[in-house]
Amino acid sequence: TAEGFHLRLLEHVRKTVKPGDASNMIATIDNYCYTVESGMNVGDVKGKILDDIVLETNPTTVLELGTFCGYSALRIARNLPENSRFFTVEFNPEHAAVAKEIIHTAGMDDKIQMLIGPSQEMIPQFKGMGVSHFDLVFVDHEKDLYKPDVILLEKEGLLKKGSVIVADNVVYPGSPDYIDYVRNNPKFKSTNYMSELEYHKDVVDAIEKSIYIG
Ligand SMILES: O=c1[nH]cnc2c(O)cc(-c3ccc(F)cc3)cc12
Ligand SMILES: [Mg+2]
Repeated sequence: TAEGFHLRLLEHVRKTVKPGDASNMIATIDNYCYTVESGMNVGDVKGKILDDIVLETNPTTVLELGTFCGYSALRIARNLPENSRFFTVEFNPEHAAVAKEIIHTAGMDDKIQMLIGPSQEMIPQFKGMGVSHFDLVFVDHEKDLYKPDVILLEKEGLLKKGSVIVADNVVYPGSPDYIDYVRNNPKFKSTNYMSELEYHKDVVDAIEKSIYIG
């Protein structure tokens, strides 16, 4: 069952990866998910879309909502400029513990700051941590929190003209209230990138990119 996936993945990683190599860690996780059991990482196909958006945005301050095992945190951190700040928020302490070890083994500790707690409680703390705004936000946590968390980010003044919101799973499992909100909001310019559910070629999913125009 999916229950315990993170622990089985960590055991596999401990036995197989080359320490200090983020790309090898990413490839190892994808291989496990294709050959042993799939986990809810964004995966290699949607991951490439995320990579391209990060590279085109060239963000210096980034937020990820939903760390899980740290896979997308590594994909994002791998493409950030030197002087950037990257925060990832995870509410499940067991998942966070696995992500911490995976990020450490990949040698990316100094690029990624993980916060453990509910996103609705963590978001209001960023101004106090010296964050003026986020250039890019990757939303990949609980689908019912997509809309309230983006609303909270704007309320907290953490979005600036040009800030990019990248949302995973807008088709499967889907976040219909978020899609309806962001596509009908004149403050956002949205683009849909049709793709497939991670590790499942036969299932449609998509990534939505929404640029905040304020
Ligand atoms: O809960 C999720 N959070 C973030 N990303 C997810 C994601 O990419 C996939 C899934 C998921 C995958 C297969 C399935 F049969 C049911 C749900 C869940 C999440
Ligand atoms: Mg996802």
